[in-house]
Amino acid sequence: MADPDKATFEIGIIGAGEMGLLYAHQFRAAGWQRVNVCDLPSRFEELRSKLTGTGINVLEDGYAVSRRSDYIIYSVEAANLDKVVQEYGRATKVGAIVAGQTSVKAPEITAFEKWLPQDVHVVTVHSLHGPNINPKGQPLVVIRHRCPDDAKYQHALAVLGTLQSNMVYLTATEHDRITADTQAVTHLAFISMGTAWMTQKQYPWENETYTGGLENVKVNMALRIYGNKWHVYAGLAILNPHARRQIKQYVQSVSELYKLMIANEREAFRHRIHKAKAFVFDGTIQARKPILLNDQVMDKFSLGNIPRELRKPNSHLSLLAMVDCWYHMGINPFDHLICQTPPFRLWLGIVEYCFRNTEILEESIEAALSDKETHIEDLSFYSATMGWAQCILLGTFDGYEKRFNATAEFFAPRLNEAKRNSTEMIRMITQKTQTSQD
Ligand SMILES: NC(=O)C1=CN([C@@H]2O[C@H](COP(=O)(O)OP(=O)(O)OC[C@H]3O[C@@H](n4cnc5c(N)ncnc54)[C@H](OP(=O)(O)O)[C@@H]3O)[C@@H](O)[C@H]2O)C=CC1
Ligand SMILES: O=C(O)C(=O)Cc1ccc(O)cc1
Repeated sequence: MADPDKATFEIGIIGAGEMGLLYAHQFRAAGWQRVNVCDLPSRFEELRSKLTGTGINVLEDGYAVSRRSDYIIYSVEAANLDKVVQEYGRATKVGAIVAGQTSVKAPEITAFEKWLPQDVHVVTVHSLHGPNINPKGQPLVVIRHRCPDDAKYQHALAVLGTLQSNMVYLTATEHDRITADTQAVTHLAFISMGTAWMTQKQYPWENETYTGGLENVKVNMALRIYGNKWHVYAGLAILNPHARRQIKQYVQSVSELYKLMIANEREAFRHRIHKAKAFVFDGTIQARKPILLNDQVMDKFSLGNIPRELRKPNSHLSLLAMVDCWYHMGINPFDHLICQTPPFRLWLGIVEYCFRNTEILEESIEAALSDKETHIEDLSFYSATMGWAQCILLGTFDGYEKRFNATAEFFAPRLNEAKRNSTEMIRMITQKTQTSQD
């Protein structure tokens, strides 16, 4: 089957935000001559001058892009997608292929089914990385939702292939089920840590408890998320129908473990942790290659300068609850590495690090049961998790934005540094661990 002609096949991108522009530049660099983009009509002139000389064709609006493009990718906020497809979908060129870049596929597929003409194909996508990362070698989910024509499907793959990502072929439901874990719950844990520090008016790099390699990963990744756009995280958590069950289980795990901690139910607590550990790690660790985070690498990325010797033990309630949650949901997180994002890889990496190392796990169980200061710290994490889960489960975008921005503001002076730190940490850790995993 012949690939489409790069001189005449037109690629369209509706939404020239960070991801839309990443794709537009990548496609142009790969030799596609006609890459049409638009943002809101009010941004036309600004976008045109910004993209002067890039070879990217800036059009007035989504009608103009839809009418002439052969593969159209909607790259707008998840909460806006339905409205945007309702507006421009009917202008889609006969026989074109349509995709969305949103991080959650159930509402996207519903919008496409509702608003696109029947003669239009749907081969949708999700790049599992942010806009500042080279797509080469990163996972790219491809969903052949409605594309009976093999030639059309090959056209879509030929375009996507130029991103040089690792294509992962899934259904929309499989995508949402896996990303409920790799994204929605992973982010819930990190944003709750951030909010817990914010409500205590405490910068973690000034506190002995958050000292040392494992803690550097928590701090940098939490701040990395707060340095990004709130709508990305709100959309994928609130709109993913599969996320609700797992979010409920995660907060239940946090809550039940916390109650056992403060009631000093030593045997019940220990038994629960070890049962979950046996399920997630001891049964599967041989079959699944471990991530094996490296102490030296993690230690490099501190935002503070408290010496390691002053480190205080931490219960790592967030990590203990994650394993408890996976156990109760019957999830093997290593299976989900096919849809890994950088935060998920590092999250699974620190959970594994804590659970595979008997000394660290014992230290955290002991801190959880016996240390009053740890109970005070964990009360903040517990409350933050409850608050975030309630906001997500109620589906309040407005509340999400306010909560997110309040914490982001508290960390504002260090967000850029944390972004640089976490990007470098991801680069080094991926380099060191990729060969053992993939
Ligand atoms: N950022 C990330 O790391 C990733 C994001 N995604 C997903 O990709 C999508 C885009 O994210 P991202 O690029 O980061 O977000 P941005 O906010 O940077 O981009 C979205 C763009 O869409 C524009 N837009 C909104 N409505 C319309 C419309 N009617 N016509 C044309 N353009 C419109 C927005 O304009 P305005 O700002 O003026 O409203 C904005 O420029 C989201 O669904 C996100 O979940 C997926 C993978 C990674
Ligand atoms: O690099 C990071 O921190 C990310 O996780 C970026 C990201 C955000 C949203 C997605 O749907 C996919 C990737």
